[in-house]
Formats: sequence, C-alpha cells, structure tokens
Amino acid sequence: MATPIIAPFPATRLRRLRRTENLRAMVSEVNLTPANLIWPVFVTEVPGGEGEIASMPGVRRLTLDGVQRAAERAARLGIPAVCVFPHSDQDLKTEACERAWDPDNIGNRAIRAIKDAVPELAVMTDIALDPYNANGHDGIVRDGEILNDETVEALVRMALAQADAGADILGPSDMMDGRIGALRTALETEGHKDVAILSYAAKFASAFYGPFRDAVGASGRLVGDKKTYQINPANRGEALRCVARDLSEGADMVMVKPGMPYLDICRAVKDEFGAPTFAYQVSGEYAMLEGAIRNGWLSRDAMLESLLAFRRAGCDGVLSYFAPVVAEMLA
Ligand SMILES: NCc1[nH]cc(CCC(=O)O)c1CC(=O)O
Repeated sequence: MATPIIAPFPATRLRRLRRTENLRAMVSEVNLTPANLIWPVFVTEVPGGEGEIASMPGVRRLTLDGVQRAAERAARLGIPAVCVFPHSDQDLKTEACERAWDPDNIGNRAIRAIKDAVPELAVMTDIALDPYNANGHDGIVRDGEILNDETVEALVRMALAQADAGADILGPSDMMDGRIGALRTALETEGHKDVAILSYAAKFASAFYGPFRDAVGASGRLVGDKKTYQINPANRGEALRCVARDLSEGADMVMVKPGMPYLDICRAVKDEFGAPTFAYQVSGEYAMLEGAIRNGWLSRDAMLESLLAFRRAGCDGVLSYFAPVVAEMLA
C-alpha cells in the first residue's frame, strides 16, 4: 500500500472525515453485508433432539421442517448459503462410520429438504466422520491411531453422497492428508464437476470447538484430542503450507478456523494466495460473545465489530452463528 501523504497539523485533521455518519460511510475501507455470511445450522434426527443448545444460547438444533424454515429465512435476508451439520442418532454411530455415506443420513436428508424448499440457496456441507463415529473422531480409529488413507476413502464416499443429495459446496473439515485431491478426482469422474470445495485448509486444534461438539453430540464420545490431525495453534507457517497444498489439489475456496484468534492467518492467506478466503467464527467464539451480550457485559455491536474484523483481515466471507441476527441488523 502506498504511504499516504499527511500534511502537518492543523492542515491535516483526521477527525474531519469522522464527523458525521455519511462522511464516515464514504471513507469506510471495508463493509459487511449479508452476502458475506454463511449460516451454519444443526439438524437433528433424534426424537426430542430439537431445541436450544445449552452452551450456545440462541442456537437451536432443527428438525427437517425447521431447517426448511431456516433456509427460507436465509434467502429472505440475502444470506447466500447455509452449512448443514448433522446431529445423528447415538445408536447409529459405529467404528466404521458407514452412516456417513448413507444417502438417507440426516445430513443428506437435510440437503434435499433445503433444496426442495429453496433451490437457489447454496448448500454447504461438512465432510468429516465425527457425527457418525462411535469414538467422536474425524477419522477412522484403529488401535488408538487415526488412520489417514482409510479415512480419505470414507470421506470420498461421504462427499459423493452429499453431492448426489444436491450439495453445492463441500467443506472437508477433517484435516487428513490428500483428501482434497481425492475428492476432486472423484467429483470429476462421478459426474459432479461443478460441485465446489471450500476446504477447511487451516484448521487448528482448538479449545474453541467445545460447544459445537455438544451441539452434534460428539463431546461425550471423543476419546483424547485432535492434535494428530489439526494444526498446532502456534504454527503460522504450517497453516500456509496447508492452504498451498489444498489449493494445488483443487480446492476452490479456503477457510481459516477458528476465526477471531487467527486473524493474522486470514490476512496472510489472502495476501499470499488471493483465493476466495473464508473464516469460521466457531461455536466457542459465539458462546463468548453471546454469553457476554446476554449478561449485559457487551452490546450487540460487538457482533458486528467482530464480523467486520474478518473483512478487514481479508476474508471474503464468514461462517457465523450470528448470520441471521446480523443480517436482520444490517437490513
Ligand atoms: N470436524 C467437525 C467439525 N466441523 C466444524 C467444527 C467446529 C465448528 C464450531 O466449533 O463451531 C468441527 C469440530 C471439530 O473439529 O472438533
């Protein structure tokens, strides 16, 4: 960026352009619109599973009817995409995770329900085995080890079932090596050449996913942690190598996750690669902000400020549980 020429005070008074709302709007460097938002929604097949998630006040697990109404709300508000997360029956979780590629699993049923209700709304999915895995991991576990290559084969089956159900954007969130290339090849050869991949490329092993694991019913199941596949929060260089690798294997878009504690990574990814770049303002970030707002410790403007920060850091869009509320505030 060119260094602006600044005349000495009083010729320069930077406050001149902050004086009124309209002057401030004229010189705003970034903006936030509903088009920048992707709304993550939880869909349950468990009888009585719908309702508010204790660690995410204001966020509900939805039935298939409920997710159709959410899709209509998204479309009305100008939110371009929803991302479907399944809350599946505990009894249907297995060690081989077969249900992940069942055309009638709750995730795939939700994709079809949304496409029936609002065909033009983009539907994004999550590709990882954890909602269907008896031990809560994103990959297949044998003797305590998360198996990379066997998991990638399972992910390909899962992805094809989602594409068959009508998904527009696939979101591999598992952090196995080689998955983007395997998914891209399978999509090309199985008649899904226009299905986009938004890779969770720089996904860190974070403590901020806790409420999400409650929401999808994986918390009680998870043995150990995800540090052998998700990135060490200390590692910026490794995150950039992951993004480079995923783009070179055929990802159309990339994501940094979590969001707010990793804005430096967002900026670096955008500057380095210029690809469509997204951040995930994850469940723990939502819980922090919403908890403080509900207690009266922060104002609702903190929501908007947090999302604007992603735009300033170079993100094209943000996955956020605040999406519908923020889109209403922006309307
Ligand atoms: N692979 C599953 C997945 N997909 C999105 C999230 C987290 C989203 C959030 O916290 O809001 C997770 C949890 C995890 O990796 O343990």
